[in-house]
Amino acid sequence: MEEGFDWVARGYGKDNVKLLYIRREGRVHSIKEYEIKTQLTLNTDKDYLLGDNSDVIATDSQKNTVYILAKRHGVVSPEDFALLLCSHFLLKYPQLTKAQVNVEEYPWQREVMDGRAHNHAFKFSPEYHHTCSVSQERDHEPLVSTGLQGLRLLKTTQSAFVNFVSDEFRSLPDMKDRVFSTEISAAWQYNKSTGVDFGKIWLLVLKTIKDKFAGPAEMGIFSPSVQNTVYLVQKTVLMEVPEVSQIQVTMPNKHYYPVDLSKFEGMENIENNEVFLPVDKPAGNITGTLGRTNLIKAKL
Ligand SMILES: O=c1[nH]c(=O)c2[nH]c(=O)[nH]c2[nH]1
Repeated sequence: MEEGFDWVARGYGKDNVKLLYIRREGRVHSIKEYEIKTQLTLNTDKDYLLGDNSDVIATDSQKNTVYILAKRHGVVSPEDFALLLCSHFLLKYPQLTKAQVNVEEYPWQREVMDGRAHNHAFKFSPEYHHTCSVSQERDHEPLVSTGLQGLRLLKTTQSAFVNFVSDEFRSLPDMKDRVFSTEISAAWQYNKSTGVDFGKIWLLVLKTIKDKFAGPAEMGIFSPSVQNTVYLVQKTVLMEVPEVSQIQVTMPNKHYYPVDLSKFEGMENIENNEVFLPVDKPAGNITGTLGRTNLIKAKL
């Protein structure tokens, strides 16, 4: 490096590599559609400094690698495929110090016709999606993190927010029974990369979020604040999944305020718990990242 300068970060790769993988087991087919980002770091910076490309694995070759490895090894989960790509790049090219692969899975679900799972038709279900990032430095274990994004939920009761700071800035009344709506995202890190059923854990996190937000079908589950619901989700995941070292959960509070109808004739003394105004912006933003101390014993 020339005097007076130092790299803060450096890397190059291909963005938005699109892949559809079809697994054909007789008449039953399964699909995975991914958008993949590769990012490699070389042990020299002569490409940047001198324009010397002799160690450069072209971003076009990185893209081809995605398709060739999909064909050779198949595609099971975003995490397994990203791990495969990282270890392939590091083994094949000694001039690399680091490989990073991000995968975004498209939310296809098997179609159901007359109550029966269809053999080869799928529907796009953009309620939420699965993302992951694997980063591996040479001679180090890969670091795997997974995300769940875009899960929009709403409940009409079993949510309150009371007893918060009362001063000259407060206008919000205590709300003992309010609408709770959010678009949840979660991101968690794994403490290992082998022997992990990433797909099963992703579904377990999804179920935990739904359990702690909605609760049982008849009674629901009471939420005294968004903060408390965030924590309940995080704590449950850490207790049930020993392979997860930390989890971030973000729950924007998408407000629905009762419309004030008291100025209208005949409405003055009528409680209004039916007519609400959805307020897009601003939204509360409630988030936290929970890790574990060594004292916590996982259940599994
Ligand atoms: O659950 C909530 N937490 C807050 O911190 C907050 N702030 C607010 O205005 N409404 C809410 N609701």
